[in-house]
Amino acid sequence: MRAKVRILDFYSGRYSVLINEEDAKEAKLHPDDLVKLEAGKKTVYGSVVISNLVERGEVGVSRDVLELHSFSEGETVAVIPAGTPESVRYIKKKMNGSKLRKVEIEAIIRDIVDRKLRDIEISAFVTSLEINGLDMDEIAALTIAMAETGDMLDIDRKPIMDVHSIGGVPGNKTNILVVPIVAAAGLTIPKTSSRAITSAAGTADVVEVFADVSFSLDEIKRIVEKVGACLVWGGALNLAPADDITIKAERALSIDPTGLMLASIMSKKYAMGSQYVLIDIPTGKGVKVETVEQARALARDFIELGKRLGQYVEVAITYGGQPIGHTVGPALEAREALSALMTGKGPGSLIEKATGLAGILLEMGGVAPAGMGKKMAREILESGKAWEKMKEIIEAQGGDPNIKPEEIPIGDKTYTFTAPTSGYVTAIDNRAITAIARAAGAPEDKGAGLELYVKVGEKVKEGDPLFTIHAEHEARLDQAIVLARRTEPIRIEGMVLQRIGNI
Ligand SMILES: O=P(O)(O)OC[C@H]1O[C@H](OP(=O)(O)O)[C@H](O)[C@@H]1O
Ligand SMILES: O=c1cc[nH]c(=O)[nH]1
Repeated sequence: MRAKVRILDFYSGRYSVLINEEDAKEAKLHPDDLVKLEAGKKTVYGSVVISNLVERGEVGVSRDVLELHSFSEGETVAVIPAGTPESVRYIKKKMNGSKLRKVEIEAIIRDIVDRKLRDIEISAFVTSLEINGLDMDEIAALTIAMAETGDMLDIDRKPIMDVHSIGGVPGNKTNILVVPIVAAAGLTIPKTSSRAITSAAGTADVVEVFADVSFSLDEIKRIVEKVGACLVWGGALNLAPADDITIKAERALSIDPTGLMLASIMSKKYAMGSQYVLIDIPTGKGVKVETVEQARALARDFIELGKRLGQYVEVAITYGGQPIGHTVGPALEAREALSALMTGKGPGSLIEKATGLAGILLEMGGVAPAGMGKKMAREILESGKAWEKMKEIIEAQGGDPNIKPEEIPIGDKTYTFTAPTSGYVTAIDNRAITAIARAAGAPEDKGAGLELYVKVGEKVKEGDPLFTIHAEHEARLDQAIVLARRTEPIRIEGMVLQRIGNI
């Protein structure tokens, strides 16, 4: 049917197309059916909302649809039932545990990018990957499809380095230190990050506290050619556009299927033109990879996938058994990261991991002799060169280079938990820490999160502070306190673990 466009001022997080009840009856359209709007050669897919907010012969479009194509009020378009996309059949094939062919994977990714697949089908796809997985052929096809449906960056400063963590460990602000250290050594490192997937703050969420992270590819090209680095959000770019759509489904389910994670990460690295990529696999209890054996297998997958993409990949298996540093949550982590860059000092876990990863990149990039990278990275950090470079990056990304970490606002609704007995910290539960920080409002509330005062192995006396919850709203703080009481994220045990009576 043909209809006149009515622009309606609402965002629905979906591509909503309003159809008048009578028109819908005639066209046999039902709520959530897929329709395509054809205006000239442009085709946009949306899902039907039946409503008499629009008259007969009109079609209402939400603001989301306008992001896909700037329809003008009153424009005549063809509204055509689109039926079920072909790629839904391939999703069902994966549900049944079959191997997908390259063309089938390409069809799924193209339909995700063209918004022909709705949340329902995308969640089904992500879930089927979680359950049935992907082999290396499928992962390579998925990676290239994800990268090639988006734009690719062409930076002519070579060699191009990159670093990416598979994430999963709370407080993982490491790469905010790694990037300026590596760039200060004269290497080029165009870092893209996703927002939180399973954690309480993704690197993009943290950097956004003190600089913009949403840029176009041209802007990134300018930033990187000017300062040699960037710390931006991959989702804002049209880099591997399917990535941020599937990450939304992963976040909702708090899962990160291995095959999709490999493709998500490497598609972004491929799209940035990165030639030397270091992958960080935090390993330990309560993170995505629990054993070194699993980490080594995943490392081999990353290296193999890199080979197929023409990228040289190395992998660092890092300690992920407890949070990195002392802070969890966007603003708290921003404070800690910037203060470590400014002073060259900070929590051992953060400094050790950052100089370790940066050191490997300096060796991969040929600016440090084998085995000397970490020492060089530490010198760059302690000399203040990394901070100088970070200020350039912050300024280039629209932030204030004279920022003072302690002035970054954090949640002022706080509650501190203390040690119930004297003894030793025997475990810190990563998943509980993340859940408490998210209950407190992170990452949406930038100031929400946790400050940790102890690490595994440290001795505490009864009444010593263990951690403080920060929130921006009382209600959130209360929820986080209840969860903290129930989960007891920090376990204290005396040397006498148990007394078995003379029963
Ligand atoms: O921990 P979760 O949220 O599961 O994983 C997502 C995080 O891991 C990666 O970190 P980085 O950008 O390499 O520092 C992503 O970019 C994102 O920040
Ligand atoms: O960027 C990332 C990081 C972890 N997992 C993903 O899927 N993407």
